[in-house]
Amino acid sequence: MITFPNAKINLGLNIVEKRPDGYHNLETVFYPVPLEDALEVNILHEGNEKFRLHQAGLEIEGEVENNLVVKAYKLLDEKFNLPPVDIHLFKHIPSGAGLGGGSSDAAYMLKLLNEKFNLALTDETLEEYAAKLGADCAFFIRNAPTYAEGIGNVFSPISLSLKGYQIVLVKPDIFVSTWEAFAQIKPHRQEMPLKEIVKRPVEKWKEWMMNDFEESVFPQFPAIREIKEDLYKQGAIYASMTGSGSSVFGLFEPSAILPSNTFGEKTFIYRGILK
Ligand SMILES: C[C@](O)(CO)[C@H](O)COP(=O)(O)OP(=O)(O)OC[C@H]1O[C@@H](n2ccc(N)nc2=O)[C@H](O)[C@@H]1O
Ligand SMILES: Nc1ncnc2c1ncn2[C@@H]1O[C@H](COP(=O)(O)OP(=O)(O)OP(=O)(O)O)[C@@H](O)[C@H]1O
Repeated sequence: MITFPNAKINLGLNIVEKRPDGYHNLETVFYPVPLEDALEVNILHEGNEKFRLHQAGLEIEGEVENNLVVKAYKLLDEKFNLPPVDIHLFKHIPSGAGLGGGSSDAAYMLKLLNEKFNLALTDETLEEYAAKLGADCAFFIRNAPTYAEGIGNVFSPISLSLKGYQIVLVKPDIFVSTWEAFAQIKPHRQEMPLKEIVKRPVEKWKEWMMNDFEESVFPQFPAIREIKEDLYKQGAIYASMTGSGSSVFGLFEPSAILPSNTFGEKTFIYRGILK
């Protein structure tokens, strides 16, 4: 069985308060982006391991045991004693980029195992499992534009469609630690609630829709700020860093001619159309 975990961007990202457990409550809108990994799982008929992981495409640091698709398998295996599996993961989504790549792989692994082994788990149950794997994972279970609060796993519906808009995603060769980015943040409530901002035309978002991480990440990595400024210069109607970085996205009108520049070597660029 094969599935294609997609990335996400954050439309607005407001860190509102620090929680007693050390995490932060935030407000954001998650929006899926059709930049995808590939994940294939088959039953392992030989050897005596519970799983094998074959990985290709972009490099991921860390041990196999810490790969989020393995963590997702183990989470369900503990409860359902699953058959041994042979996992093939092709990474196309840059890791540690604010695009939720690892989180998406984990959520899609849960959905794939649920279907493959007829576990009959509901979306709500899958979201609970996903939240154990990372703050960003639960979104990918339903994978539809949604307003998120809490640590990023308390959802409420929004009527927002960017279907047909073009997106340019630029990930410079810079690693931003999510943990460090949160540690440097000063939680505060935005003047205008994000739920109100997203109701306005996209052309109006620039003055109101903020990613709070930019304030601390841009001074450390001016190159990330420059990418955002370049995207505006080249006609983006809205541009922002996503997640805790380092990726920056620009939204362009459906009819716009997208910029073709490379933003420097070792930079990952994706151009696509939102659904
Ligand atoms: C910044 C976002 O990308 C917005 O979508 C996400 O909240 C980050 O989600 P994520 O990468 O899945 O984060 P996790 O791997 O769960 O947590 C990494 C670290 O970020 C911090 N963290 C994460 C999420 C959150 N709501 N508050 C936090 O303080 C914690 O120190 C945590 O140890
Ligand atoms: N399958 C995987 N794909 C990508 N990263 C993985 C995976 N499994 C574990 N990781 C680890 O997770 C971290 C990155 O996870 P992920 O890609 O979700 O973060 P991100 O791109 O920063 O997105 P966000 O911060 O928005 O959640 C890296 O430290 C990486 O080593």
